[in-house]
Amino acid sequence: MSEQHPATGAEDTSAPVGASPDAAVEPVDAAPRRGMSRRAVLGTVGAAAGVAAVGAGGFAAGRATADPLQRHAYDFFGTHQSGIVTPQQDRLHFAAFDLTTDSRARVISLLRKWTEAAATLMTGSELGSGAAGGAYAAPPDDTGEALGLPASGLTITFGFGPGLFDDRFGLADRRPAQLIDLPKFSGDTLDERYVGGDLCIQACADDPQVAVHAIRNLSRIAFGDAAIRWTQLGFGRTSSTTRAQDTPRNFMGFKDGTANLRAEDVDLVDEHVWASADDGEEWMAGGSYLVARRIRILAENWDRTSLQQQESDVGRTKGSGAPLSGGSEFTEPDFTVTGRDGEPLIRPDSHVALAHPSANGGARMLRRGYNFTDGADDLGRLDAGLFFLAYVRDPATQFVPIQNALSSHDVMTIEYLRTTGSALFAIPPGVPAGATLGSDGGAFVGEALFA
Ligand SMILES: C=CC1=C(C)c2cc3[nH]c(cc4nc(cc5[nH]c(cc1n2)c(C)c5CCC(=O)O)C(CCC(=O)O)=C4C)c(C)c3C=C
Ligand SMILES: [Fe+2]
Repeated sequence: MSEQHPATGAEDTSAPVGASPDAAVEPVDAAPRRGMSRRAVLGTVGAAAGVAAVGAGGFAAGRATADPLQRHAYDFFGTHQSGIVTPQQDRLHFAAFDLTTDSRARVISLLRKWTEAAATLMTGSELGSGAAGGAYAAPPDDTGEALGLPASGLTITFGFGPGLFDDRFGLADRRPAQLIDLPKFSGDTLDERYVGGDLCIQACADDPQVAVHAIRNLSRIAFGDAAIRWTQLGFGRTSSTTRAQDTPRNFMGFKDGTANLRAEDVDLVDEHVWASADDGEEWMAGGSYLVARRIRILAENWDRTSLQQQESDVGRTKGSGAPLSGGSEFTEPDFTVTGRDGEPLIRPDSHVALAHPSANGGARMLRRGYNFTDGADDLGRLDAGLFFLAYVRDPATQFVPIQNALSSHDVMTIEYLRTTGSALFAIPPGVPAGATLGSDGGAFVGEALFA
């Protein structure tokens, strides 16, 4: 049963472990640990500085980043996986994997090991016997670069790509209709190095080393069964997923995420984000679909564009993020307001006008993207932009039409953006609280798919 958080009204579906709403600011020794705390191992923290556990479903919204020591830990367990409505962390390491095994049993075994490891990592504990505590003659169970670091709000979210449903694993008839093959959109300049994947892992944290450590160790566990196909690092969030968080800025310098769906919008999140058994595949109930698009921003061109043109292309002011129709950041845009010349103050071909629910049959999405920068191209231009991540209940109706409109009419998209990567994943529901984990028959993410 889910509960409502008394302060935010957010649905607490992830069964916080002994946590009060203040848990993230007043650390409690709450989470039943799997493995040894990485900080306790070094003797750097005493009992008073144990890891605070907070539910990932928006619980203790916004407080997750308030703890300068980043000791907060989200609960792995819940109706939904963590890392979706969890207050968005500042850092990302995302990885898409190819399955290299043809064995269904090996896939199940991998998901069991991944699930157990993720639950351990999210508490800020070392894997197995740790980085320096195992047999001297064997490689350590944990690679060690997070030793001494706290949980740092780590969330780990697993996804299944179309390849899991090909003819290798006997799952073809369980593929959800919502897991479509994304079409090629007008203007896409996809680089095969950033496309697709049979599985994915989104690791978010407030410390990049913790997010990278998670992906590295999970990929190490997958050795022989799955191999990394592509990855993306994100250095700063471009959305907020709770009302308590400030709106961050994207690489174009604009506030991004103002009109995003948030954890507190429980009814809207139910309607637009969480899959239901009525959607066709019962095993997906409580899950979602993740659209991942690596979008390069042609910064050199954008930076030579006047402020007036930039604002007009976006449909909002650069300073406050208010819609050009007036008001302040969170004022609803009014597309009917015209200027002295009789033209709409928010241009119909601006980004906001084209992406707004009123232009898309009411479609909404929960955006969870990150700024990225990956060096430079042959011409000395930054390969930087926005790694667009969005969670939706049905990509065909909530993403494809909006992307088509942006690709065809959005001046900002056409002039300044180049999409170089693209993938879609089914995100199974969470592992229920109280489930027993372990490589020997334990519960695992996506278990109902294999039942
Ligand atoms: C297909 C969906 C979208 C893609 C791809 C996308 C890329 C993209 N967006 C920005 C910057 C901003 N987007 C803003 C709002 C906004 N964008 C989308 C969808 C996509 N964006 C939606 C649904 C919305 C909300 C529209 C609304 O309801 O008003 C904004 C305004 C602030 C905000 O509400 O977040 C900015 C700025 C970039 C830079 C980008 C790709 C690089
Ligand atoms: Fe946008």
